[in-house]
Amino acid sequence: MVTVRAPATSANLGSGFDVFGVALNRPADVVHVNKADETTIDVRGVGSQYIPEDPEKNTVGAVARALDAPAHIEIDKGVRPASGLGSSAASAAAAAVALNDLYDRKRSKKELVPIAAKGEAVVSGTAHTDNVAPAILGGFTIATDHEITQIETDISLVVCLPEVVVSTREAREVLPERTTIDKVVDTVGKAATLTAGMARGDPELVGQGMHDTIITPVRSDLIPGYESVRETALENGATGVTISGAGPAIIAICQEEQQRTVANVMIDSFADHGVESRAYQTEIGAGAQLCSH
Ligand SMILES: Nc1ncnc2c1ncn2[C@@H]1O[C@H](COP(=O)(O)OP(=O)(O)O)[C@@H](O)[C@H]1O
Ligand SMILES: N[C@@H](CCOP(=O)(O)O)C(=O)O
Repeated sequence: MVTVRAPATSANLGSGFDVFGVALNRPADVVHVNKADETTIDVRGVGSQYIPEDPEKNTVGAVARALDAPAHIEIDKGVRPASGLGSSAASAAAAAVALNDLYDRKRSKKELVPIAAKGEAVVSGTAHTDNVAPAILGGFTIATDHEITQIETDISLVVCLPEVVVSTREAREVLPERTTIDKVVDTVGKAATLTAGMARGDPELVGQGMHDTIITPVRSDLIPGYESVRETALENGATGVTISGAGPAIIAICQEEQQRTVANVMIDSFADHGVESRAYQTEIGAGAQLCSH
């Protein structure tokens, strides 16, 4: 049996829609694989009642097919589905690394990214790599059609996850079909600023680069209390706040000493809107880790 742990991820980071992503130190999925004549799947843990065990509908089934690696796959879910924390990607990433080892396919971690993205296509309709790239490689990643750039960085953050469900597929259906040159110029500037901040380990620059005028305004309507939660986090020490992935989680960049305050005010602000939530005080972390084989 091979066991792999893969982290939750936060994609987009405002200005980097479908390109930027960071691995979080926690939560995470753990996947166990054993060779079998055909792929079967067992899912347990958070939200497992909402996750299909049909290999045609679970992200790990697509990964097993892509690697020609039939297996019995057990998924211990630590990342809630429909959270905006790369739940589907965490399983796909862990399965890709685990099956690559189990069958000795000798793929590099970068080569496993598009394979894991085939799992994302099963659940959202698009093989976007901005979650599976950091889930496999760790750190901050810039994923384009031609290259994946990974930057190790030490940035503290808070992710606040409300008891609200937003599926990535639905959140992709509300995307605007066109935008303006001014918004493109603004987004390029913010994305460059965020990337410089990640390279320097500068939370102020990262925060400045998270503001987005194209995607976030249409998706924030799917998250009750979003504007209030964002404003109160900024007023209490966060340097930047935006939707995590397709939501409903909200990510706030802050100095480590302000994490507790930022987490508490975000929870309180959601509560003011009648929404229960929980907050992870964490930091950008490592990618998928082989636990045993
Ligand atoms: N292994 C898996 N883990 C989590 N969700 C999965 C998995 N396989 C399929 N799904 C489906 O994917 C959806 C969750 O994915 P998504 O909407 O992208 O959430 P997230 O934003 O957390 O990634 C759910 O509808 C779930 O049924
Ligand atoms: N770029 C994607 C990212 C989805 O992230 P998830 O954590 O919500 O799956 C998008 O915004 O659609």
